[in-house]
Amino acid sequence: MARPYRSVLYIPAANARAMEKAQTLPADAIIFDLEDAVAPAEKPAARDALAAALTNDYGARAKIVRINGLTTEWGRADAHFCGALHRADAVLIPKVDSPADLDRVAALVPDTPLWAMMETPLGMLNAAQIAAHPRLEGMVMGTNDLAKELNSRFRPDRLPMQAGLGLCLLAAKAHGKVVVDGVFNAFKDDEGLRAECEQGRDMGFDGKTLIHPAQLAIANQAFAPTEAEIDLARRQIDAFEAASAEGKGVAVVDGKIVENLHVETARKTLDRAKAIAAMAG
Ligand SMILES: CC(C)(COP(=O)(O)OP(=O)(O)OC[C@H]1O[C@@H](n2cnc3c(N)ncnc32)[C@H](O)[C@@H]1OP(=O)(O)O)[C@@H](O)C(=O)NCCC(=O)NCCSC(=O)C[C@H](O)C(=O)O
Ligand SMILES: [Mg+2]
Repeated sequence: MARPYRSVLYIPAANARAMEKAQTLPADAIIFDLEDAVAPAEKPAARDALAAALTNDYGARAKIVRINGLTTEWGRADAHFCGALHRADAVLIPKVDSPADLDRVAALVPDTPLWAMMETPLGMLNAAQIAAHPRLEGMVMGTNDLAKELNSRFRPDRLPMQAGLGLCLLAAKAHGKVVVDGVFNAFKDDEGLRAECEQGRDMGFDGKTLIHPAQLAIANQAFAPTEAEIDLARRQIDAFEAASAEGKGVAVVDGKIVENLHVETARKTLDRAKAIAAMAG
């Protein structure tokens, strides 16, 4: 049963109160951020606060630590910190341009799975090779940095992002990796967030990165199968099994054909619903 990543909440590692609060928040995963959410002067203290926070009980929530890039003055210390601590489920590397960026962190953090921030034009062009890296488990879209690099404008339909989102999505799916959509900055705009979550779900993302607890419920709902989808999945499986017993390769449900590929999707929907129920405990 694959772990769900509907809601992946960033928390600045300098914010001890927020890291404590996250133990009870309904997030599928937490990104403890040592990178952009932490001011330069606070970086060493944030690492210490994170070491303390990682002794907390986060239950089934995945614990992902975003380090600073190795080209910065903090990156190597962050990587050594993760390598020595062994308390994170994954290390998230920012601004990954190519698989070589993963190799460099892999050498410093030998035992922890790696995730990649996909947020540079080179990263988009090398997405397939990055996704193929044997240590990589997940990709996170960094749509703020990508917009900055592209000099693109923010639009509700995210048209300027579509090429990058699509390339990373294809790369992740081709190599069986988790892929999570970028953040929605206007954290008080529920309708805007809901629309962007729906778009990400329609595209095939596993979930959305978030910046505020108020965004969790919307993402959890958008990226979970609906009751109607679960009901349809059950009926498709039943109908196909009945058809198969009669030696047929095709069933019909609600006026639409059901073949073995649809049954595979239906089974994944049910597995996903089960995994989400298990998260809720
Ligand atoms: C955006 C914020 C600065 C807002 O903070 P604040 O004004 O303190 O919010 P509230 O007063 O509404 O907070 C209410 C309570 O919720 C807790 N809280 C707030 N944010 C979080 C959080 N992210 N996780 C857990 N808990 C949180 C507060 O502590 C309050 O709790 P209580 O004391 O019980 O009342 C702030 O939300 C924030 O800093 N968000 C995260 C910003 C961040 O991490 N940014 C970096 C990631 S985005 C990025 O870099 C994407 C990518 O790289 C790209 O390029 O796109
Ligand atoms: Mg970024």
